[in-house]
Amino acid sequence: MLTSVLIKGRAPLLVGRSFSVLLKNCSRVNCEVSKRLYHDGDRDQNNFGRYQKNDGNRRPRNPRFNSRPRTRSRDDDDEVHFDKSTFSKLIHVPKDENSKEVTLDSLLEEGVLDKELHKAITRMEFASLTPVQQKTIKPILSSEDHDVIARAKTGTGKTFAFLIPIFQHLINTKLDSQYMVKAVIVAPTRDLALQIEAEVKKIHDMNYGLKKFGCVSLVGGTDFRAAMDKMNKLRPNIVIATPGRLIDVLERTSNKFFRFVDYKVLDEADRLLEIGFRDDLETISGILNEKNSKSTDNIKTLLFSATLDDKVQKLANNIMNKKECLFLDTVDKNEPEAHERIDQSVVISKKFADNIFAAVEHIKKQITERDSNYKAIIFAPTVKFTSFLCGILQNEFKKKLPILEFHGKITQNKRTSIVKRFKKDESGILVCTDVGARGMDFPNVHEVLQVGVPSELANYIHRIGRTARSGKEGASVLFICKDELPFVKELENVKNITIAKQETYEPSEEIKTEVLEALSQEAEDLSDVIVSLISSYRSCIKEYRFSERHILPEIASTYGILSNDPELKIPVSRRFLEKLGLSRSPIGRAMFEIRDYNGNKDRSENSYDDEDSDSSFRSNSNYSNRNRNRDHDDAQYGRDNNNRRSFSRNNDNNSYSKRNNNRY
Ligand SMILES: Nc1ncnc2c1ncn2[C@@H]1O[C@H](COP(=O)(O)OP(=O)(O)OP(=O)(O)O)[C@@H](O)[C@H]1O
Repeated sequence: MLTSVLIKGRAPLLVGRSFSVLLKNCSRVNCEVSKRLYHDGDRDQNNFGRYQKNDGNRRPRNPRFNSRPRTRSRDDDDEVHFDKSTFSKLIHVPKDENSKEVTLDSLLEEGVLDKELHKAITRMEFASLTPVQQKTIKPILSSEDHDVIARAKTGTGKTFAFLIPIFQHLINTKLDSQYMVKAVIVAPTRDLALQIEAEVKKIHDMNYGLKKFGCVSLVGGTDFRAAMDKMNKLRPNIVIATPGRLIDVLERTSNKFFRFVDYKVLDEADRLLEIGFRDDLETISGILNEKNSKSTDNIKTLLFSATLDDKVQKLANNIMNKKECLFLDTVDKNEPEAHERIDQSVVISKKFADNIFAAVEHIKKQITERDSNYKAIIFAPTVKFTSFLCGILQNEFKKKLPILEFHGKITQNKRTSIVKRFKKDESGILVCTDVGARGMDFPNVHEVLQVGVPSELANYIHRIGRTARSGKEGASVLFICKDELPFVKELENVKNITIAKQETYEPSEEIKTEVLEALSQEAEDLSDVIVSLISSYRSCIKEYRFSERHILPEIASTYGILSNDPELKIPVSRRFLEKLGLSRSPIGRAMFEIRDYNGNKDRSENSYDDEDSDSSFRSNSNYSNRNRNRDHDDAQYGRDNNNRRSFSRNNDNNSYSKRNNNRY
């Protein structure tokens, strides 16, 4: 659904429905539910809430799937949850520098590891097991009745820390239920799920004898029937999945494949336990428990992430089965969770637009100094802005380096080939949203750059963690404007992270001219890009303690600066602004300029009326900024690119907005 917006001397523009949605709800900022601004483009993230409070459109949560008694309670987010009343006993096992080193050989000698598995991992030629691997392998396998939470810094081998014990378990139980799934691993993005599958295949390749323990990935954006054919043909012991697709498969085939599950793993557990995913995870857990042939509390749950604290136990309470839970920590209580080998810095500009100039100038310098031998990831706040930034960087640098665009609006096939390529390439720049922030293991990334703030505080740690992995060095640069400084303060206050290197930046006329010439977008697209940013920043005002009246006009001013007319505001019609409730707001006036209609009046007004008549939206007071942002990107996306439009259809995006409206 499109809405008209007027621009000086031009026919009315059509902008995405979330443009109006965004502004119409200017006063409603729900940080907690709206902070995730990237999306994976499928049910994995779009269909959450299916088992929440039934408002007539949603499917009710199926209480059959909850194996433990639940008490009904109301949480901070005004959602109805059915919470398990008891908590498991949390047993902390803190970081211990003096503990005896655990090696593959010692695990073999103790009889913890089978010789075939020992052989496979030894062939990978790691100098030693990483701290998290040393700490988790044995306790996960021990017969004691406990779940496990494990925290370790980014890039320190958490994937093998759960895959090694899973393989060992499969070896230990190889004669039982041979053709059944025994371990289910859940990841928040498709790319991460596929990456974990590739890690399983590495173990297979190191010892063909282990290939009998088959693995299938079930992720959105891929052919469902092909995946089911694979399930039937391979009869895997390990399934790696994103939540939405896993629920689809469980609903149809839980009896056939999933009655013998002993382990479920949540990689990036804190992300999977946020609102949006948590209900799906509870559904998955409920189905797996109910179908389990041994008992409804047979399944051991393993939670892994670089950013975890005791709160995760509360969030995971409904999916943990055991009476005890080991919290295996490799990070000291007061130690920052960010990896200490990352050389962090922040570049502070006066204007948000200067962040772009600063990043371009920085990259230019790096490419020159490193003679194009430069591998970097640059994060941006929204899909639209990511595409926009990628266009600028391509125009500037594509003759020197490959510049790759990566976000949830790109088809899965293309995403997979981009990931493959960027893993292999020695140099290049990956321009991405937070869809690439967690878990992705791209070797030898020199730097992580961030233009603007991430979608949630923890993602700062995950974003910068794409460098300095596997024992390597790395650097990160955060480009922010002065109005974004409260974010840095929050990093200090909440995450105990102090960015020691801080410098101020002012762009030269030369770099400004250069970047403006490199702008690949039409002015009308630019307004969409900036509106997506406004939406994104509105959604995290509370979390990052931004000043609304400063940050939003500051972001909006980017429109004029990039249009080479700093006075130029984002043009909208009076009626449009009134409908948004912003015509008398100083913030509205600071950001937008009312223009007269100039042709195509009927069409634009109809578009607008259509939008306003979206009663399902109006009636939903909990509709989140995050969704508004997504809708914006989605609506834009539909008309920006024909190829992508067909992708939207393939992914059932017709019902997408409706699902979003129904979500909260
Ligand atoms: N014992 C080891 N020694 C050296 N490298 C290892 C070891 N185990 C795993 N690795 C490698 O370290 C890299 C990072 O591993 P992995 O992706 O599992 O990290 P992670 O801790 O899960 O990171 P993130 O928090 O970002 O998800 C991978 O390339 C992996 O092959």
